[in-house]
Amino acid sequence: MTRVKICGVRSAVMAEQACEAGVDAIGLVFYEKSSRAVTASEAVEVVRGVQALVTTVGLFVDASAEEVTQVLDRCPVDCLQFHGNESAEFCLQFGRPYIKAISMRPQVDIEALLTEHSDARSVLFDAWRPDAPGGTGDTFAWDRLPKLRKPWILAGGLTADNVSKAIEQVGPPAVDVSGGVESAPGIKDPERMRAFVNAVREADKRKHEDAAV
Ligand SMILES: O=C(O)c1ccccc1NCC(=O)[C@H](O)[C@H](O)COP(=O)(O)O
Repeated sequence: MTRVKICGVRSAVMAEQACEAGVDAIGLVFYEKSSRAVTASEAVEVVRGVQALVTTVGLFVDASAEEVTQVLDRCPVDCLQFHGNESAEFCLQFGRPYIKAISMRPQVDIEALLTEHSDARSVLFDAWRPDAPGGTGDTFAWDRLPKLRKPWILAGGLTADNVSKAIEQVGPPAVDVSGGVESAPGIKDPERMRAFVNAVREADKRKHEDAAV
């Protein structure tokens, strides 16, 4: 079953709606330049809306260790996601499982990043844009994805309309979406979240049925 993470959840109500839609994880963006940014105290409120067994992920972009620690002191999320140029040593110092985002820039050395971040719990492949580190709504060419043994996450421009194709073509263990389930920048839409999760579940079902034939 493809796991679903919805990133950029900004309120307890959005978190409840995401959980009702059936997500496996929600992401909290601790990057002040984002329209989805939350402070540590807002994040505490968001997490109150999260159902038990749904993973909370705190996302940072080249933050200092002090900034990450201050957030964790207030809001102890289950997992960290690093979306900048953080080294493995930096990511590991917080003693939490972490996801390393790899932006699919033209000349990216995926192998080198995978080797450096071999202790990451998962890697997330995202579209690249020179002016924004993530959450752009852009897709990238999925045939650039490496074959991986460890669980990985597909992100970048996913929507209820294209996620089935992604599951069919590249079979990601997990998918991550942000803009594709919003009605306006930073506003998650309950209908779009439900439609996205349903599209993932339907694609999984079709895959399972096809495998059984
Ligand atoms: O969401 C943001 O605003 C953001 C800002 C800076 C770095 C990362 C950010 N989001 C990270 C995510 O995991 C997004 O879900 C991922 O980039 C996909 O976003 P989208 O293409 O909008 O679905």
